[in-house]
Amino acid sequence: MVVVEVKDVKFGYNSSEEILKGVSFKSNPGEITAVIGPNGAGKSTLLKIIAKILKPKSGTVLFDGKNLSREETTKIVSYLPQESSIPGILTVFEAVLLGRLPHLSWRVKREDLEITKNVLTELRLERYAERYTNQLSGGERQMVLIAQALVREPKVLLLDEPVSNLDMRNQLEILELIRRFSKEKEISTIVILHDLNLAAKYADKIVLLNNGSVRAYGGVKSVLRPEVLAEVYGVEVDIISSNDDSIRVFPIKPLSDFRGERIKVL
Ligand SMILES: Nc1ncnc2c1ncn2[C@@H]1O[C@H](COP(=O)(O)OP(=O)(O)OP(=O)(O)O)[C@@H](O)[C@H]1O
Repeated sequence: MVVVEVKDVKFGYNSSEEILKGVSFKSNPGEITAVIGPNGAGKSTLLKIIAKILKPKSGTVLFDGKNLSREETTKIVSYLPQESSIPGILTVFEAVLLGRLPHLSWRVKREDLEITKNVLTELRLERYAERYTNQLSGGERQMVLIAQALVREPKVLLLDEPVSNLDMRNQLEILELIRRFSKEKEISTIVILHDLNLAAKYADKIVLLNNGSVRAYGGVKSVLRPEVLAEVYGVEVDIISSNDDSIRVFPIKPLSDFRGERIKVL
């Protein structure tokens, strides 16, 4: 069980621009923390800092109160970047087994094979086990990457838009599985999602990032409010309560007086 604490993290890719302007939040074991926000808000940058791929200008990321080195972090963290690839020369089974790398010694143990088999079964990938990964669709390859992240049995799971190229059923199945894994194995999971309804359904906490700052952080209903989403995304939304006590976000129209950050179209 590892608590992740992001404390006042500031970062810029160059000295003149600040991409993250003092980001703080906490992710608890067994919980899913969704990071949401417009394009370019700094979500992927933040995840790379938590994974210790990038070094913050100031502030810290603590794992159970400790400032771990990159090497120590790799042992407990599984990080799935936005654009990942797998060598096509591996079969699905081999690629997923490779996810066990931090646990593997000079030989593969029975336990490594068992865990790999179990995860393949859970993700209904066993039918592809012998197939080469370059013979899969984009969505199937994404499932293999998620399987790789899970077989590591991490204490902290960092996922950058893990379901954005999956179909509706696979999106739900994967997020259900991630939720179950997180709860059963008490993993602190931080996941970037663009789909606010998936965030509403699966997150325990939401961090809403806007222009490098945390605009709102807390439970789903406290973050996903129409006035907050209008301010950050420049979109009028309806928030509907559903029978299962969760909420749904319905976009209505873009607001004409929106002055927020935009991707510049040349
Ligand atoms: N390697 C880099 N060098 C310079 N600037 C970068 C680099 N990577 C990202 N940026 C800039 O940093 C800002 C934040 O990017 P980041 O990828 O963290 O945003 P994001 O919230 O994940 O966006 P999206 O939702 O579009 O994936 C953007 O303005 C982007 O152009």
